[in-house]
Amino acid sequence: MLKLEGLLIAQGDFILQADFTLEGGRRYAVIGPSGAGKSTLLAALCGFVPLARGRLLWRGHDISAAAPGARQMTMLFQDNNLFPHLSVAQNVGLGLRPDLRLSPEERQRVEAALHRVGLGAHVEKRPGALSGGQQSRAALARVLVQARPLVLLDEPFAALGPALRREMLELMRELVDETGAALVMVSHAPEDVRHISEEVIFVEGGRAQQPQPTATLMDNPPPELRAYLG
Ligand SMILES: Nc1ncnc2c1ncn2[C@@H]1O[C@H](COP(=O)(O)OP(=O)(O)OP(=O)(O)O)[C@@H](O)[C@H]1O
Repeated sequence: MLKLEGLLIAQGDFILQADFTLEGGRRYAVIGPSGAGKSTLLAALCGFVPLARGRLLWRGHDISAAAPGARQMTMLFQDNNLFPHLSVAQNVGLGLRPDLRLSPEERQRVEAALHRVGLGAHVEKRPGALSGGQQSRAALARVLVQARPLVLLDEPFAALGPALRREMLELMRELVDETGAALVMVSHAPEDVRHISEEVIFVEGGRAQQPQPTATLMDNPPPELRAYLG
C-alpha cells in the first residue's frame, strides 16, 4: 500500500534510511532507542519532513511531494491535537472540513463517531472540560470520521496511566479494524507492542529496518534490539 523506496530522511545532521513496504490493514509498531528517528520516520511519511532521497509510493502513485493534507493518512500526536477554543464536536468536525461548514450528513457522522467512542454526552464541551482519557477519545473520534486507510500514531496516550493507555489502544485497535485502516504506532512499551502490533519496525543506527513479525522479533531479538529492550 505504501512503498518506502530508497528513502533518505535528513533532520540537521541526523540521517535515517528506510526501504520497505507497508501493507494495507496491518498493524505496525515502530520501536527503537530515544533519538533513533522514530518520530522523524512518521513525520516523513505524513509529509511534515521532506525526503532527501528516494520516493514514497502510495498504491503505485508517487506522493513524495504531496502536501500532508493530500495524503490518505491521519496522524495522531501525543497531545491529541485538540483546539482548546472549539467544542469537542467542532474538533472532530475539523477532521472532515477545516472550515467547519459541515453538511447535515457530515454532522451526523461526527455525532456517530462521538457516540462510538463513548463521548455522546460531551459533544458541546471544550477539551479543557474533559479528562485525559476523554480527550484521547475525542482525538480517536476524529481519526474515525476521517476514515483514512493509514493511521500514524506517535506515542499516543503516553501521558495516560498504563490501564487507561491500554484501554485507549484497545479502542484504537477496534476502530482501525472497523475502518480497515493500517496502523503505524511509535511505542516505548514492549507490552503494548506485543498486544497491538502484528509487525515491528526497529529503528536504530540510522536505519528503519524491514518490518518483522512481532512475536518472532520480540521473542528472539537480535543483539541491538536486545540491548534496547534491556
Ligand atoms: N527539527 C529538527 N532539526 C534538527 N534535528 C532534529 C529535528 N528533529 C529531530 N532532530 C534530530 O533527529 C534525530 C531523531 O529524532 P526523533 O525525534 O525522530 O527520534 P525518536 O526516535 O522519535 O526519539 P524519542 O524516542 O526520544 O522520541 C535526533 O537526533 C534529533 O535530535
